[in-house]
Amino acid sequence: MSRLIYEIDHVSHVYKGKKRSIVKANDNISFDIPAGEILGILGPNGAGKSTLIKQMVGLLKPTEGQVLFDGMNIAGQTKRAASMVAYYAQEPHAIAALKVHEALEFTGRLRGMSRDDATRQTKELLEQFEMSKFRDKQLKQLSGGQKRMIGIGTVLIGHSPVLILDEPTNELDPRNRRLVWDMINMRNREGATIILVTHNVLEAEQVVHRVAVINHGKLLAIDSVAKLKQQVDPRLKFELFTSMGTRDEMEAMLARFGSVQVLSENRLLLLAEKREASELLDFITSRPELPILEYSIKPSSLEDVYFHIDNAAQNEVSGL
Ligand SMILES: Nc1ncnc2c1ncn2[C@@H]1O[C@H](COP(=O)(O)OP(=O)(O)OP(=O)(O)O)[C@@H](O)[C@H]1O
Repeated sequence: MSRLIYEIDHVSHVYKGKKRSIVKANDNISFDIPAGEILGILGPNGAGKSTLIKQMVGLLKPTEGQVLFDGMNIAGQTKRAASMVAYYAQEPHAIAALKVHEALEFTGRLRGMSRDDATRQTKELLEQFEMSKFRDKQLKQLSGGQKRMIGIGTVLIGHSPVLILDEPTNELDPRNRRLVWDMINMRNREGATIILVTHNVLEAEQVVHRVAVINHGKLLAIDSVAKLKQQVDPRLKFELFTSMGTRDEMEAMLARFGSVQVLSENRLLLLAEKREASELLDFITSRPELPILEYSIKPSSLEDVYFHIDNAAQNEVSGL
């Protein structure tokens, strides 16, 4: 088994607010992260993801439990962790007044790079991001997405062995999102362990090795995407496009094969048991007069997994 970079050991966190109000942001969370893994942390807004990440980088001390980083409690290891972990917070305000090249070069220098190496890698990163023309602008003069790209640059500079990214692709256009995911993959191939919080579930699916699903501060599941998908509804999902105005007619015809959901005026989803598949395909293909324009079998996605696990947890809470 490969070395464990993180051991999250029964971690809870309680925020204390005004008038003695408390929020239990994390509740008894335990899991390990081996070296070389890309772990995605998913969960709705307010689930406790950022709180967990802050505990993992030593910015927040757990109210209960401990976070072991490379075998040692991170509480006494913040310097060592800082030298190995590059962290991209959701809103990195601290560097807003710096010029773009300064933000990157200073971060590289703080990670122990020589001046020449930091300057060279800054130039390379700006070229890769097609942002060389912003080199001398202050970060606060950039757009939200441009700022985020430079923030990601500050994580990449210096080749840290552990990268932690909180919603790295928020606000990014599709091209930059692709660039960021490619960079994450590349760094992982070079050996980096990567932990990322994201709401871009469909994109994350292409990149992560394992996923941790968190809600209401609890760890609901942690496993590979393939294993988590096995938990989802095992029925086949047929998506059918019908000609306009024939939805009701088709809905009635398909109902004998399984459960039909209306997605839009001319789009239906049929959930059918696997044993019904060949009869259903026969039905669709042998009758060209049917008002079906197109059909496909949709695989389960990480998004389905996410909703499945989250719904199960909600039902448990409400006693269903
Ligand atoms: N400093 C704080 N003081 C009090 N409560 C807080 C504080 N920070 C977060 N919380 C609360 O803790 C809970 C978890 O918040 P957290 O930021 O960890 O969620 P998240 O999963 O990262 O959410 P999002 O996806 O919206 O960023 C929420 O109920 C939030 O309101």
